[in-house]
Amino acid sequence: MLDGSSSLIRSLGPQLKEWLPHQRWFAGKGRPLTDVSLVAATEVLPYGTGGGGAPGLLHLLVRARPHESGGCYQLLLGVREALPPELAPALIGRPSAGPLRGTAVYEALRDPRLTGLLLERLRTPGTLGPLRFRRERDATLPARSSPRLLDAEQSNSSVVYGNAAILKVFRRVEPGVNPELELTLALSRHGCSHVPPPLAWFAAGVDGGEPGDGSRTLGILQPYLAGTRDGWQLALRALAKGTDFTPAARALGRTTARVHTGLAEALPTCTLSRTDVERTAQSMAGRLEAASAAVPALRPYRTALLDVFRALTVLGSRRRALPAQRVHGDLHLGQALGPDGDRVPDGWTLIDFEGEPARPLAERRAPQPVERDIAGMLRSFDYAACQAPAAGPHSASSREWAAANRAAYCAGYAEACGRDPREDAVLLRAYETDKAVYEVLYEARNRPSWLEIPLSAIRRLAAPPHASPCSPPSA
Ligand SMILES: Nc1ncnc2c1ncn2[C@@H]1O[C@H](COP(=O)(O)OP(=O)(O)O)[C@@H](O)[C@H]1O
Ligand SMILES: O=P(O)(O)O[C@H]1O[C@H](CO)[C@@H](O[C@H]2O[C@H](CO)[C@@H](O)[C@H](O)[C@H]2O)[C@H](O)[C@H]1O
Repeated sequence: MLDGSSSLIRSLGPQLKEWLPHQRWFAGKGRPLTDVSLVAATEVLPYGTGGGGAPGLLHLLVRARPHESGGCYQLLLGVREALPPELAPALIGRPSAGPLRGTAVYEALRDPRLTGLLLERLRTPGTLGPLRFRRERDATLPARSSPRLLDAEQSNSSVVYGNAAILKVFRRVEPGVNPELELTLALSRHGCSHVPPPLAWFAAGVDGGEPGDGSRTLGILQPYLAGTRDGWQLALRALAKGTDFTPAARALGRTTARVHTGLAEALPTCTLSRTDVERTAQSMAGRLEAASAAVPALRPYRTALLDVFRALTVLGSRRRALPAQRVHGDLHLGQALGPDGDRVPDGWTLIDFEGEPARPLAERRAPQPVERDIAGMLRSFDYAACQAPAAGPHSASSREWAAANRAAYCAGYAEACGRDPREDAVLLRAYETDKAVYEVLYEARNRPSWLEIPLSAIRRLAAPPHASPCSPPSA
């Protein structure tokens, strides 16, 4: 532990407690933060060494109580005597004691001088205290050019370097390799072109070079795909212009299948036993009970939805084994990048393989049926359909748009891997229901005016199976 870091946390603690809950990536909103304690501190650039008002850069891992027990948050703090006007909004506070007393401590990712320095560290692999900087063999890293912090609504923070590369800095870090690094590295080394290949990464801990279980993944540098937009924006644009999105949905189905095939070839797979399937169904039912307790609008459908999960248990007891493999874990239209324009993409690029950040790492890294991802994307078509001009969740045109694009996506999936996901209707329905239940809770907490979108899906999923909006496999 660095001299002075503990005193920095002590004297800056009240200001950090004030600042943390206002960050988009802070997960524990709503409950007061009682304590911020230091897990590790590294001086990446000691304050005062550069001379002439040069900033210092501190890397911290902190635990925020009562929210994080095993996990912690990654903070990159800049230190300057005074902040130039453009950095004024980045100020966190001024320590009242210790070696940094009176200096301005601020969010370093907003300072191009410091994010430029991070890129330089990634260019030269090595260690710095507990930090390990690694670079993929033969990877070309961009020149140090105009870094900017992305302003997206994100679970993490990303810095773009001159439209050439993007560095994602993970905010909640747990012991173990982050699936985003693990999966994109495995896929790109396997020759899959549908993910941005990691160019370099950094971690904290005992990692010997390859990402391993002894370290916490802290950040990944990947090529920046300039001239792309995410699938959510492209679908909404097609809806607004009245253009047909089904060719793009079909291509997205093909991409998903290719990524799944790549993951199954590059990483271990397994089969789920009857007990595993029963446990999965029980977890789904547990999440439904928790969501019903929190959102009264879900309660009338509880019994019918429990039947959907029961059908999964029955399926598990009838089929000898269900194939499982590593999956994306949080797939929706916002996680697919395609060309910005009206051109139908030949292939999409999938991003953000972290899985649902709120789930424990071990659960996110466990092999699962591919239906988990497929269901996530199917839900997304429902969501997009509800944004159609003058459309509501109940309007016929919105339902038709969703059904056509869901069917095109499944058809594209079947085209690329020979297996139509609609054939596994019970499995798909259970995963879609689980996702819709999650969304009910998510919308109730974050966007109450959107609650009706997942609720309309809940009504459909609670109705007898013939009400499914996916056309039969022959469509
Ligand atoms: N390789 C990339 N090229 C271009 N844009 C990207 C790339 N990776 C991410 N983005 C953009 O950054 C945003 C946030 O990335 P994402 O991986 O979803 O972060 P988070 O995990 O913080 O949600 C995405 O919505 C996308 O617009
Ligand atoms: O941003 P994350 O990837 O962490 O995901 C969370 O936010 C998503 C919304 O931004 C939310 O996705 C839901 O809304 C999307 C449209 O905004 C839709 O495309 C998705 O299908 C729907 O699930 C996601 O559930 C939540 O975890």
